[in-house]
Formats: sequence, C-alpha cells, structure tokens
Amino acid sequence: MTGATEQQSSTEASETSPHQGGFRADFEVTTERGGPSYGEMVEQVRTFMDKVRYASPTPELADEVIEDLKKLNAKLDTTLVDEWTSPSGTRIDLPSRGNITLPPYEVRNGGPEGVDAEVIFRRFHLGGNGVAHGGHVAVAFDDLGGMAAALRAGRPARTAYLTVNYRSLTPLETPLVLRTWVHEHDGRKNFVRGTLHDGDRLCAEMDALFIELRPGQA
Ligand SMILES: CCCCCCCC/C=C\CCCCCCCC(=O)SCCNC(=O)CCNC(=O)[C@H](O)C(C)(C)COP(=O)(O)OP(=O)(O)OC[C@H]1O[C@@H](n2cnc3c(N)ncnc32)[C@H](O)[C@@H]1OP(=O)(O)O
Repeated sequence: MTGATEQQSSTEASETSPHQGGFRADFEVTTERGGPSYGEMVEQVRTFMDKVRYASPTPELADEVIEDLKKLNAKLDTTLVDEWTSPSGTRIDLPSRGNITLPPYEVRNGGPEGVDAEVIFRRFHLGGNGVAHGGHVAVAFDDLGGMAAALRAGRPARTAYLTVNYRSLTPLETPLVLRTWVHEHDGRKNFVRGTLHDGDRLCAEMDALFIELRPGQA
C-alpha cells in the first residue's frame, strides 16, 4: 500500500474542540462549515469514485489523473482540521450530513419515534452483478440506526452489535427507503430495528444494539 504514509494531517483535537468522550458532546449541527459549495465538492468526489469504479484508463491517462489528484490533495492539505471541527458529519443540510464515507441519504423524518430516510447506493457501492455490496448496506443501517438511538436517548450511542438480514438484492442508483426505530430500551441499551425497501420490496432488515455513552466515555 502506498499513499497513507505521505498524507499530512492535523487531526489532533485542540483544547477548544467541542467533544467529550468518543463522540461529540452535543449533536453538533451546522449548515455553514465548509461554505456553500461544500456539498457540491463532496458530490463531485462521489461522481469521481463512480467513474473510477468503472473506468479502464490507458496507462497515460492513469498517470495524468494521478498528477491531477496530487494537486487536489495538496490543495486540501492546506485546510485540514480535527474531526470535531470539520464540516463532515455536521452539515444537516447535506446528504448524510456531508459525510463522504456514507452512502448519501436524506432524512425525511427524524425524531424519538425513529428515522425515515431516502438512501441511494451509488455506482461505486457495487458489490457484484449490478447490485449493492452488503457492507455498504450495513454502513447505512449503522449510521441511521445510531441516529434513531441518539434521537430517542438525547445523547450519542455506540453500536454493540448489528445484524443485517439480506432479503433480496439492493439496487444501485435507485431511491430506497430506509427506516430505523428503537424497538425497546433498557437503561443505556437501545434495541434498534431497521428496514430497507425498494418500493414494496424488502431488500434488507437490521437488528442492532446501541449503547448510550456515559459522559466522557471514550
Ligand atoms: C432530522 C434529523 C436531524 C439529525 C441530527 C443529527 C443527529 C446525529 C446523531 C447521530 C448520528 C450518528 C450515528 C453514528 C452511529 C455510528 C455508530 C458506530 O458505528 S460506533 C462504532 C462501532 N462500535 C464500537 O466501536 C463499539 C465498541 N464497543 C464499546 O465501545 C463498548 O463495548 C460499548 C460502548 C458498546 C459498551 O461498553 P460499556 O462499558 O459502555 O457498557 P457495558 O457495561 O459493556 O454494556 C452495557 C450493557 O450492554 C450489554 N452489552 C454490551 N455489548 C453487548 C453485546 N455486544 N451484545 C449484547 N449485550 C451487550 C452489557 O451486557 C450491558 O448490559 P447490562 O446493563 O448488564 O444489562
């Protein structure tokens, strides 16, 4: 593997970083971090990953793309901040709160009763034979399951276990409905269930346990 060792980062939290324990102390939400074009920047990177997934470049083109990417990486190197103050994960006006690592979703309804979201698995989420990779489906369930737990509990929760039952194939590039809700809770334990539908068709189901973090818990 190359690349990782070359990366610059300044991800150490500072004394003023708004975090406590393993997650943010509060549900930090913003619409301004990263500026008005941040969402479009993330979207362009997703589109690029879609193209990389299916591209078969000539050696010359691959070299050209590498040079362009090096320049882009150098640009972003000048702006790195710690995870607690980066826009990613806090921009509630953007798909998946601006977090590029998540399949893009939009929350249609979210509250203590549960979360109802529209998710689209992109071309780069391909598993095989034109449908989504099961790991990416689990990522979507994890984030939106954690959100259901956090919105019910009023504080962050961490996944203790997460089981996905894959009931039918999950298509790419199709708006799907993902729902999560706390089925039962007991102390810090939130038993969360979830479903993923393509229209009326059930693609997958989730059964998970999210534990609310104690203040300061790593
Ligand atoms: C309109 C929209 C608005 C939106 C607004 C924005 C809101 C945004 C909000 C949110 C979105 C973000 C959401 C993100 C979600 C992602 C979450 C992740 O992926 S987390 C990373 C993966 N998970 C780990 O790395 C955990 C590793 N494990 C641990 O850290 C610990 O084991 C932990 C915290 C899970 C539990 O440890 P302990 O020390 O706190 O608690 P102990 O005492 O061990 O367990 C508590 C109880 O739970 C049971 N328990 C624990 N683990 C269990 C297990 N695996 N199975 C069954 N029971 C378990 C225990 O038996 C105990 O039960 P008894 O109280 O005695 O009844």
